[in-house]
Amino acid sequence: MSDSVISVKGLIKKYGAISAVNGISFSVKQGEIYGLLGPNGAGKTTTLECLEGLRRIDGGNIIVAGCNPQKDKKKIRNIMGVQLQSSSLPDGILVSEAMALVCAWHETKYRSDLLECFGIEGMVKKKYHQLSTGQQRRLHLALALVCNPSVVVLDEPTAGLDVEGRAQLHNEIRKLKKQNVTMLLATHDMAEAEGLCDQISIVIKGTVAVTGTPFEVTAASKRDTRIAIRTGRNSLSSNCKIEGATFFKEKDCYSIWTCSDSALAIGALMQRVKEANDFVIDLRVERPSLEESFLELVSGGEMK
Ligand SMILES: Nc1ncnc2c1ncn2[C@@H]1O[C@H](COP(=O)(O)OP(=O)(O)OP(=O)(O)O)[C@@H](O)[C@H]1O
Repeated sequence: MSDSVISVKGLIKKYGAISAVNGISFSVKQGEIYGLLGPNGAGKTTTLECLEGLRRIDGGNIIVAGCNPQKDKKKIRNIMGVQLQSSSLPDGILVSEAMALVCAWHETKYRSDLLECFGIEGMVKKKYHQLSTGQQRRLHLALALVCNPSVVVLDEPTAGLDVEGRAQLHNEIRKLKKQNVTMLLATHDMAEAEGLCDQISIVIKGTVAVTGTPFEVTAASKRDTRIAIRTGRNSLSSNCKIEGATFFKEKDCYSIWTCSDSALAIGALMQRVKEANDFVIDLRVERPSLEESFLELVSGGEMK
């Protein structure tokens, strides 16, 4: 039996002649955070909307916690929390009214505990448009949790937030993970995906281009690992022949080398430093970032 809480197989969604999603498949285990990354128009939001049961699908199948969101709409409503987009609430609605509305929809008591949990209990008499972007995002996350969902869907949860607001929301997402909540998030923020997600898929033109842990995706990049070394006597120069490392450039007192096996390259570089009676001031290993891997894919480059 599959241990996936979310299973998407061969999902197809068209808008007239436009193929927004063209055979996407992925699965998410309980308590995992799964990230969908991709350029504008790749099909991320459409995929989330199909999962939420808001869009009729044209092919494939979706199962969330044993339910088919296309058919079991009432059941899915109590399993899945959806962090709505900022534009989804009317400007003039009070925070208390928004909470009451969502609680009524879920046929549950008013959840002031969630407003407290997200630090917006003092804002119940404020209108939605009077909240800051960060407060709006926290309200949306609180509303998504009204039904104590086992699955939460987040569409660009931290877009437009400042550094502190982003860090706060990331902490809330991590707390949900500790409670074993399964999360699917669409994001443009590579650092967010790298820091939060257990697994990611990069979606391009409605299909999954690459999938894996953020580490696996960056490891598949064509760009080699770089080793930057600063030594006391500058014994490492472009003339040095080092086994397993290729000289790349000098930058800011560092000699930078590329390699595919960092352990081998570092060993050989250290040996050379020792032979030259030199000493190391600093050594940094720079793996390709998720952003570099993403740009490589989006610009049409193949991964390894
Ligand atoms: N309601 C709609 N009617 C027609 N076409 C749509 C509709 N919604 C989305 N599309 C089209 O479907 C494709 C996928 O859009 P979608 O919003 O799913 O992408 P996305 O990856 O979420 O993009 P973004 O990162 O910009 O939010 C795009 O070509 C878009 O123009």
